[in-house]
Amino acid sequence: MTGLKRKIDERASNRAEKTSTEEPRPSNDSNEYELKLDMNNYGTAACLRPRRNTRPPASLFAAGFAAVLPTFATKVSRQKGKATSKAKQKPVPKKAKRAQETTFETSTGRKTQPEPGPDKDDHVEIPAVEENLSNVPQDNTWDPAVVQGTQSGDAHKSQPEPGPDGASRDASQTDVALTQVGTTPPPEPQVPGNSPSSPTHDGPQKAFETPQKVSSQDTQAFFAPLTPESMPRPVRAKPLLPTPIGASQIAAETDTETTAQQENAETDLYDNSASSQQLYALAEQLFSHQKSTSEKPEPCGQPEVWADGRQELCETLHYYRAYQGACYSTGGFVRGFMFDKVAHIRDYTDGNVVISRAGGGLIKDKDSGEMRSSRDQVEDIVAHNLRNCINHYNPVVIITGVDNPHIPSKPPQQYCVLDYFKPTHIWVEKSGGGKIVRYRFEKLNLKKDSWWRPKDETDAIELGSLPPPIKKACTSCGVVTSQLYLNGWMCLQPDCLMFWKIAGHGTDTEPQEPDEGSLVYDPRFLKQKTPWPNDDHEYSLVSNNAALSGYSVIGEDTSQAFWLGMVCPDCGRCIPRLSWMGWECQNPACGFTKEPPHTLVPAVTLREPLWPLTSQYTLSRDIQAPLISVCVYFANGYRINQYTIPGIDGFIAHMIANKAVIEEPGGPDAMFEELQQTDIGLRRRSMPNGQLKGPNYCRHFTVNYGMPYKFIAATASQSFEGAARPITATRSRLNWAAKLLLSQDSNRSMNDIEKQWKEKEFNEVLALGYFEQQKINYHDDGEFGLGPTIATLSLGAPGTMRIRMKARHYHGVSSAGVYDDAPPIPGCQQYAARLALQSSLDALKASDSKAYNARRKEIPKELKLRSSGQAKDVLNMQLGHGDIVVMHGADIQRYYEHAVEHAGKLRFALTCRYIDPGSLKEADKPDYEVGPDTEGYDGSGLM
Ligand SMILES: O=C(O)CCC(=O)C(=O)O
Repeated sequence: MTGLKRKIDERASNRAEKTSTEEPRPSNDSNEYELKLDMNNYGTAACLRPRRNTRPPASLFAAGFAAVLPTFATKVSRQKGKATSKAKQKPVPKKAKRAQETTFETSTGRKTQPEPGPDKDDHVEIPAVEENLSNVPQDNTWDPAVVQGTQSGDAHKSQPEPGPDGASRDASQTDVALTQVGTTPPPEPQVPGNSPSSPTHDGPQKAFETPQKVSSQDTQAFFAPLTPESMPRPVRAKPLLPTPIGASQIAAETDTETTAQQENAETDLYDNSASSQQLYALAEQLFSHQKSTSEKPEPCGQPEVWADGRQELCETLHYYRAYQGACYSTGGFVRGFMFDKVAHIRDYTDGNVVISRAGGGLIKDKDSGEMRSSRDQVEDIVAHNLRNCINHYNPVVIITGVDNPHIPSKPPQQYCVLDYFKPTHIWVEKSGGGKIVRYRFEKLNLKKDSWWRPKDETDAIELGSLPPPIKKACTSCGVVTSQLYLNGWMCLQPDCLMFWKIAGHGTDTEPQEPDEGSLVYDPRFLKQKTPWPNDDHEYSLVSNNAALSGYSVIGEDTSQAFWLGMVCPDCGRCIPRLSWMGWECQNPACGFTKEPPHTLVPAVTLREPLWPLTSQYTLSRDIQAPLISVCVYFANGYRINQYTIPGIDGFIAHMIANKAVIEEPGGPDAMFEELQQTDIGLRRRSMPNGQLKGPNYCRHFTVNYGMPYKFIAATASQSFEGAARPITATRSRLNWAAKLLLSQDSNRSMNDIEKQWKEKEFNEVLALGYFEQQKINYHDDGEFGLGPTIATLSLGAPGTMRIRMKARHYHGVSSAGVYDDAPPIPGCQQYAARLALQSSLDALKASDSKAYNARRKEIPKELKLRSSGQAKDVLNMQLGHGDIVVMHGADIQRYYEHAVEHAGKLRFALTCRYIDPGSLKEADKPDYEVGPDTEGYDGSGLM
């Protein structure tokens, strides 16, 4: 070994400033997560077969694109013409169609499809959740544990309702009493860019629908003060009539009543007249399908897109990436809603209309069992984003969960996509004493059948077939509002004195809040039609994540879109990408697989133009906190940054490779390319999933060789015998690297270390494969039975390894508020105070367990310790291609945790450990022998 040893035992001045906002994955010492790998499908996939790079010159790109566009336009329209996709039970084979295309067999006999080319019409940018304006954490967007829907956010004051013709309104300007404007045409969507202006009075928060044009004649009516004389008659809930009547009948009747309606709509509503009864009867008819799940009829069709779990849904669909909550918003727009079990009693869904409550804040009423709001809701970021959709004519996609009580038929799958809907109204109501925000949606394309309509039934009332809803201006706030309920008109401005009150009829009755149980939707409100310029347009419900350009673009098939899910073209299920090789539909009744061809990422493309690689020792780009000391030395082509952490017995070493190391025959360059040309069995493994429905897969691909890693099912590990060369070569290289570092650290000779090491040399290699944007979150490698030394070889795109103290050691207190009695180490909160009480606490533990437990509850208060938040990173190591990280010492894993992410299209990390065979459960023991490292790498090629 050539060893220029230059010890710089100095405290670095650089402070690790980058603070992660990531939610931690639980560390192993909290026993909160256990990783399991389903490797049953191993060994069946074909190799990632490199494709000749046939990328044409840039100038040809445009021409090529244009040339293929017509082809793909045809293809898409064919796909879209498909009325329904097949559900779980019966996938319709598309063999005939696929046979016309160039189907070919992989070496393992699995069918793959040729890649579609660019489809400009159908192109949808994968939205970065980071764009989300709401309460979604900024850099955790793809982590199921972290990503949240934008169900609730900061209260967002909405834009106020404009006055008529843009004029401001003042309640004192006129004395005209309550005037209904029920003959106003259906609400006109706002012209994009023409946002509502504000009334001048201190007024009402706008809480209702799209701005409407109101004639100046009507204007006068807005400002009437409420007088007893002007109040309508008292409200009585009307019983629903048993005999439903047809929509056409009521439409015809009410058409002739238009003038009378203008005069005095209340007369019709409160008289026991034929039209009033008919409206109630229609309402009853509309609500006859709002039954509980078990009674629901079969739907008339099948969803085009469906999923069995939340992660497969969110990883596949560009319009729904909310792992929690009902709403997915990005870039200031709502893209999708999911309505499932938690629903409000006045929610409503039929074939064309959905009315829902904004998410969050519901609790179950003890007496009625109904979901009621626990707090006042105000218009939040979701409502704001929904208004943007209205203003820009952006439809949103609605998805139903199987437990949605209001869907009129039985959804055939856990999550089924309904269709694109226009948000039409946003308003505030009262429920259970609190305010709730409500939305109304209309289906965009009425020409398309609604698969969720009950079988053998037609829609009771067509959209727009009834007269428009009655509209009135509030005499108190002046805002024009539609009548929602047959019970009577109410002002829906949450700040108005008259909010949610039905005006009494006669002189002596005060306006009063309605009895919630008696509220009956006005069919004219429910079934109104809101015209949009893009009505009947057909937007795709299928995301095109898995569409290659048709050229051999380096890194295209390992880009983010390629590890997201795809919609199965045979059965419509969202398929997560679980295998490194491609997609396999999880529907047991569907055999669809797709293996996109891989364009080799040549190792030379990893060279960084602004960081030239030389045969000199590479410069360092690591950053450590002042707490951490570094010792630098140089050996065998590596710069070795060895970090020591105070209070920790052990070290972390970063071996930074130079050109000679990387290009060594059989070395990192060769390994990187070989790993792309060999199927080593990488798969995403499932983790405990908390509250997610369906499995929760980690965000990288992994496979284990040698001794089974405790956190992986025994069957998942493979023998070194017959393993791909990079696996066994890594084991040998890392055995050498660990010995080199131990010899340097202990000032003992390599020979000396060799004898000791051989007994417990690395007997396991865990290979991790990362596509673009994949990463491993904070975790430790401190499981029971692991040796104290862990080494990782990094290949491919540059990574960043971040090290931080675990929260429970940093704060010294568990999430339950109990003091953690592990000895404190420098850098933790209240280090000196905690150190001072350690010996008395230890003594108490030994003498009086009751007093000891009581003391552990006291200490956090005494020392003002809090359990929230994470420690800052203390070390950031920039892992280049060919670099090695060695962590030595059990304390590092006990007190610290690490996370790695990378900036590129493809990275591998091969980690070696010693796993004590005696620590394995009988069921986890391998049925093959884990032999010794016979390759004997000794770094001599780099002397
Ligand atoms: O370098 C990497 O990607 C991290 C590997 C790792 O942390 C592990 O295998 O535990």
